[in-house]
Amino acid sequence: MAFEIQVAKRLGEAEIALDCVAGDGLTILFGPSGTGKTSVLNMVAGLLRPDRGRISVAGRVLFDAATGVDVPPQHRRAGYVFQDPRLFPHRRVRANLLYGARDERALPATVAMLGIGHLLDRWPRTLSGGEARRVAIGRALLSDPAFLLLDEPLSSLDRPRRAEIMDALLRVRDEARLPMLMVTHDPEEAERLATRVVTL
Ligand SMILES: Nc1ncnc2c1ncn2[C@@H]1O[C@H](COP(=O)(O)OP(=O)(O)OP(=O)(O)O)[C@@H](O)[C@H]1O
Repeated sequence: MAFEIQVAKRLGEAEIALDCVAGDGLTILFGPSGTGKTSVLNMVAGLLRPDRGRISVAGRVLFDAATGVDVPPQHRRAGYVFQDPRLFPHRRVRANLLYGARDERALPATVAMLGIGHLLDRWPRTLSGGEARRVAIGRALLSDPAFLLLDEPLSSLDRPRRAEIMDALLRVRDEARLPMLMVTHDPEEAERLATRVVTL
């Protein structure tokens, strides 16, 4: 199974709980604001420790409260695309993409898949929201991740930009063949992209 996630976590007043199993492809974590979708991504990434439970991705146990397994985030091999692109402002697009890249020879194929070849010499501040998102997705892919986590990669973009990113995500889903766990609260996105929808 790509994702096996059984977690519970109390955060202030909120009790976040998820128990799900999902196969390959793109799994959408769907649900209203405040139900804990971002927190679940953070738990899978190793940035937030569950109170109880177990997380396994692509057959590798990343967290297990019962046996004390808690793989540190830098060893989980997660490609995390945050809600804001978080590009390094003082590095051009090419240097952003290659930051943390395992193999620079993968750059041309990734750039082609995301349609960002014309942006390589630009500074992040000159990019549109959709362009910056695609660069952030490229940077995550180039780190040679075992799986991808995407937090609302389509939020606050206009329709044409959303369509661009959706196409890019579909290509990543079908070409890179990495397990993907993506948060959204938009039913249309979930419908179009998901191999499997998990509702929180
Ligand atoms: N450090 C914290 N202390 C207290 N409560 C927290 C903390 N972090 C998150 N929460 C609460 O936990 C709940 C889940 O937050 P989370 O950001 O994971 O939800 P979400 O489903 O991703 O929401 P959204 O769709 O609005 O981004 C929310 O009710 C939030 O207020």
